[in-house]
Amino acid sequence: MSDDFNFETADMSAAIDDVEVSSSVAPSTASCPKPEQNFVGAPEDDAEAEAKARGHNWVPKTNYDYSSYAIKDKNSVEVGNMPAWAASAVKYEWSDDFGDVAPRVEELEKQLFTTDFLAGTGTAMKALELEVRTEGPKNVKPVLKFSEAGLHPVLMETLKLMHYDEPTPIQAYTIPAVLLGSDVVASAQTGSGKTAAYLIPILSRLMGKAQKLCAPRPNPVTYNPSTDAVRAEPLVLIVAPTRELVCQIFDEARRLCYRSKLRPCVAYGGGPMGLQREELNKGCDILIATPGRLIDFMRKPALLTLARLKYTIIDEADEMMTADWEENMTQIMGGDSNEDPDHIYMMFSATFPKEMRKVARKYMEPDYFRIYVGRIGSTHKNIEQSICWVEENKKRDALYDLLFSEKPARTIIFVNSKRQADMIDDFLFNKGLPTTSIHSDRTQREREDAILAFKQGTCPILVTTGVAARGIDIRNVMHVINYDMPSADHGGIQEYVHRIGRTARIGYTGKASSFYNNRNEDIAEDLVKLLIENGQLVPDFLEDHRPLDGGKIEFDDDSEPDSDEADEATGGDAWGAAPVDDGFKADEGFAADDGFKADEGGFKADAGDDA
Ligand SMILES: Nc1ncnc2c1ncn2[C@@H]1O[C@H](COP(=O)(O)OP(=O)(O)OP(=O)(O)O)[C@@H](O)[C@H]1O
Repeated sequence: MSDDFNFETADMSAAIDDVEVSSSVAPSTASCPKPEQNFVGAPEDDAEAEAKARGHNWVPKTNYDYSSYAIKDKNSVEVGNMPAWAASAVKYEWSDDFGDVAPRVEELEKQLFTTDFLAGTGTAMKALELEVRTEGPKNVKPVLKFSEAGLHPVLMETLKLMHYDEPTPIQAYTIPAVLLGSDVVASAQTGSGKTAAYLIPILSRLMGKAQKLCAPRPNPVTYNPSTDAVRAEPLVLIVAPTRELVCQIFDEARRLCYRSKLRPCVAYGGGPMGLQREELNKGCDILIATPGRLIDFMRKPALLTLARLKYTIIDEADEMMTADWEENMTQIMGGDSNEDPDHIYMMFSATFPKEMRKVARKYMEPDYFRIYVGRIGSTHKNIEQSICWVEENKKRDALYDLLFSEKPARTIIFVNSKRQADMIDDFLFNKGLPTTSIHSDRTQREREDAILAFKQGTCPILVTTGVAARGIDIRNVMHVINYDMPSADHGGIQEYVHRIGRTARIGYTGKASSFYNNRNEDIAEDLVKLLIENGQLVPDFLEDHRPLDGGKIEFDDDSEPDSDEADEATGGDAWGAAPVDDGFKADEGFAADDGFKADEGGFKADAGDDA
């Protein structure tokens, strides 16, 4: 076990306990300020504002001295007093002496499975139980209990440590679909457990075969970098758009790989290359990466080859299918791994507009599983949404009032530009509030520290651009504020769904407040439909945007499968059809051995580089 670093999941993710976690389903009528409302705003005098913040029980603000991080030794290694990088977080280190069952490591368990972080589901899970539509090469019989899924016994024990008692709906369908061995496109609401939905079945399948499948690697105890370094030859590649998100998926993978030979690594821009390279040199079976850094590494054939890949997963897939990422995705998906007949591709997101689903199809086998929980792109009723009319020049006052209108709680404030993020952070900080902020112009060190401070509760107010809109999973985020509404040409309603989805995750409840004015009309129609769909109050100023017929709400883009998508399916069951016998044989116990045909030419480990 490497103890070079002390990056504890517990520290990363501890929840502040001054927040009451409500578990009831949100009421349908949230309070909503009227357009004529007068806001009070912050006291002009900063000292008075500071006293007011303390009087309201906001924790004292923390000043970060980033310049102390800039100290470097003669080898240009940072030596300031700073926390370890996310990429160097501890993981279970396998020894070939273990035989079939690897021993527990209590110290590591404390770090990986702290209950501060993994507290199980909230009591409002019903809101995530929506109609599930599946289509694909075979019928999928959902697994209602993890014990029915034929998972690897070590993984079953780990799920208990993680307090994952039952599969969520997306997990219930995705686990058997992945075990059936076809490509998958899946969509389910924010905070519904999509990460584990793909990690659990993949890791379970690989665990039974790890000895045979994993590339040779050095003994971690006697590892000598100058003589023992190996090329990374991962079996699984997970690609996601942001650094914070890949670090988070890496954390989930570190937990789920516990006591297995599977070794997860993370690669992302901004973090020190050398450190990430060092981790790859020790062997890597599960690589989680942002596209830019991944492509950098793919260009170094002595460092990384994707030739052994069995699974490629694209998280936040609709984002990754946009034109912005096209060049990167073509390089990543077009590597030598594509020639592997066993290679499985999967795509996941809470939103997946039709246009992006079409792009996604070009990467999938003609007949692949589609698993959609509820309407694609929908949100859920555990988020209490309120839309408040606020003119541009009143937004600061409105924000300040909002932060004092209830008990302090972990809050994320979304704005539409980096400049605005800096300005709002400064404004609140000067008024004595415990804020921090992130955006894409910040150094990676600053970004990691900001997220850490937010998670630990030292800075429970996070101001951010859309960089934190997707995927970020932090317990007890009780309030999301859209200081700026996402505009239609910058993510529109999908961005809104992801942003508000940072609260009310996995059966908990939370609030989302959004400032709206004439500038936001481009999102109004979609917004009203979303509010109606979730039984939320439609404010008077949005009444004109109600659907005319007043009956069933028609969603232009997301609700039904594309007809050409459906036409292409062969042998699939109808949407929501009852499963038949050729489905997943849940009663056959652990089924890892029916995995890959390692000896039948599936591997191309020696096929050279794929950069
Ligand atoms: N079966 C389960 N039981 C309890 N907790 C779970 C279970 N599955 C996942 N979780 C927890 O639920 C939280 C949300 O999971 P995750 O981040 O994968 O959601 P998501 O669907 O990917 O959300 P988003 O669309 O916002 O990315 C995580 O904290 C995860 O640990």
